Amino acid sequence: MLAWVTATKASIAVGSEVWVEDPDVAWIDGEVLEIKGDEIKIKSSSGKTVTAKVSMTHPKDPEAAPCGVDDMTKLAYLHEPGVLQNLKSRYDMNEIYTYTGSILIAVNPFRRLPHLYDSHMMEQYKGAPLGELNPHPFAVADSAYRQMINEGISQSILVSGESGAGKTESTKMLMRYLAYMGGRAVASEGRTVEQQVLQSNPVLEAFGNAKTVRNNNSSRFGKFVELQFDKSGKISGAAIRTYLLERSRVCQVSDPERNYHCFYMICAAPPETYIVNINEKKLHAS
Ligand SMILES: Nc1ncnc2c1ncn2[C@@H]1O[C@H](COP(=O)(O)OP(=O)(O)OP(=O)(O)O)[C@@H](O)[C@H]1O
Repeated sequence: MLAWVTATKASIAVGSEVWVEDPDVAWIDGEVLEIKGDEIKIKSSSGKTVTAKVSMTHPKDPEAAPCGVDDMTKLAYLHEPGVLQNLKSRYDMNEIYTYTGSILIAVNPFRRLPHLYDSHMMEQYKGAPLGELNPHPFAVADSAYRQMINEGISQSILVSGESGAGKTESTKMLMRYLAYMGGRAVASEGRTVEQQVLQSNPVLEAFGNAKTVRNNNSSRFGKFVELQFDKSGKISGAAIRTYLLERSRVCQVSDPERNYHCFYMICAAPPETYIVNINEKKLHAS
């Protein structure tokens, strides 16, 4: 950390381009006009003159590609404004995925992008080394699948981020790809394991997801999804463990948030639906 601060200060001089923290838009860029002690005067790209502490500024790469880079380890400066600028440049071109080495960063597009997830895309990522094609959750899933087959050891994919960032959607993409790779063409009886795994999502979401101020479909529980594969790489079983369900939501919901989806589904369902279901339950119980 200390070494990095020293390097940052050393690369800031009059005439160089810098990023300076801004309370409204997080970071603004500009050219250094003057440095006096630990104070720096900058002419921002919007024409404003700003004074800031040297410690609050970061050098800007004047040669950074305007369309960004697909792997942020290629950036000259891997600091917050550099990373955010790169993600923004890509997002403006509808590129929502970016690598940082083998980590995939997803920026929520808040709109459907079906062309990114169709079966043609899955076919393209099959066996392609990580980094060869555009950053994508399918590439991460493919890499995990290949390593499991080649090395014969279990693999994990960790999906993390703040509420509404897109973890649930990304996890569904990963599961869809793994089900595609490890799927069996014909079910031995009824539905295949991968069909059952994918079809469990709406059920889990009905009982564990609710509308919050940040996300209309917020998961109010943690989930550990385990897909088991046989020696030939086909899915042989699956287990989903859930934990830390926000139970207080059942009896206490603050406006404008809502209770779990299942309650609204029951109210919206036509009466014959739940009569049939209740009868089915009685049949199983007897
Ligand atoms: N890749 C995507 N394509 C299209 N829409 C997306 C994508 N990722 C997220 N979204 C949208 O953003 C919403 C929130 O995403 P998601 O539920 O995955 O967030 P989350 O990180 O799981 O949040 P929480 O922690 O609250 O459960 C989704 O319901 C969807 O509308």
